[in-house]
Amino acid sequence: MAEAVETLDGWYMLHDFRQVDWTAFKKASTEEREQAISELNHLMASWQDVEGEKQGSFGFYTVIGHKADLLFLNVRPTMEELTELETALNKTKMAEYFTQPYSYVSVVELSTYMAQGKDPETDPEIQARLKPILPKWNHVCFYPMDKRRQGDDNWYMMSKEERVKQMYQHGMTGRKYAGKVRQIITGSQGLDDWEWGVTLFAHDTLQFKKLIYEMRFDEVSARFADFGSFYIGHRKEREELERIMHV
Ligand code: VOV
Repeated sequence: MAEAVETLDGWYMLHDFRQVDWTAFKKASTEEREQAISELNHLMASWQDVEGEKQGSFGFYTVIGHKADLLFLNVRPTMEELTELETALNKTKMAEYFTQPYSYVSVVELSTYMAQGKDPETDPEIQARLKPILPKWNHVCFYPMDKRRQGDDNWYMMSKEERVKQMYQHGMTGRKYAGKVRQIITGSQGLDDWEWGVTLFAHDTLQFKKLIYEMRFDEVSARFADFGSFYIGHRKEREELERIMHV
């Protein structure tokens, strides 16, 4: 009989994608634009303060392609905090020029397939992974995914031993990218439309392609993974907001 593997769950994560209505923003007066930028800047500064106090984390990215222009990535101990900060963003002047083409809600998850008998409550490495400070690496890649439930390719009907074997192989492929790609896996069963969110960080965007391509050949991805849309962003400092929004 298949059995669920225990998960360790940490901080919650909101991927908040926004698109800018440049036409409307260009029509705004200089004062209105300055006010909108300064207000958003203050809000982002408050999110950075939360990271400084180790009560969450924040990343700001510009997004390439038609799917979005900006990504506000926030991590917090509770989902309520994420709802509140999303509302705070919606109330800003800048939000009058934003639409929200996509968002994703999930919680940082470590599965215990590779459990090493450590106490998750006290082990500093596990605690740091459950309550992550987002890496200050140049690029981010986000996509949601499911594990397939179709005919013979049903992840949820497989024995735990077989799943451990496949996850081990997955981990070995991932480890080849140490120093090049960092991953935060978030669980979203019951929280959003897919089962997991995959958030990757890299210094070089090409490493996303290399890792994801290589993983496609691991049985767990080849047989069992279904993917949603992919989003690629570039990390920006808060101080760059003015330049990014300059019209
Ligand atoms: C940077 C690379 C990297 C590394 C080192 C890595 C390692 C590991 C380990 C050791 C473990 C298991 C323990 C844990 O920590 O949970 C996982 C777990 C997981 N992964 Fe992973 N993964 C990576 C990267 C990585 C990628 C690129 C993907 C997307 C798959 C693809 O084909 O596009 C992915 C997915 C997942 C998922 C969905 C889970 C949870 C599966 C479940 O059924 O519970 N992952 N992952």
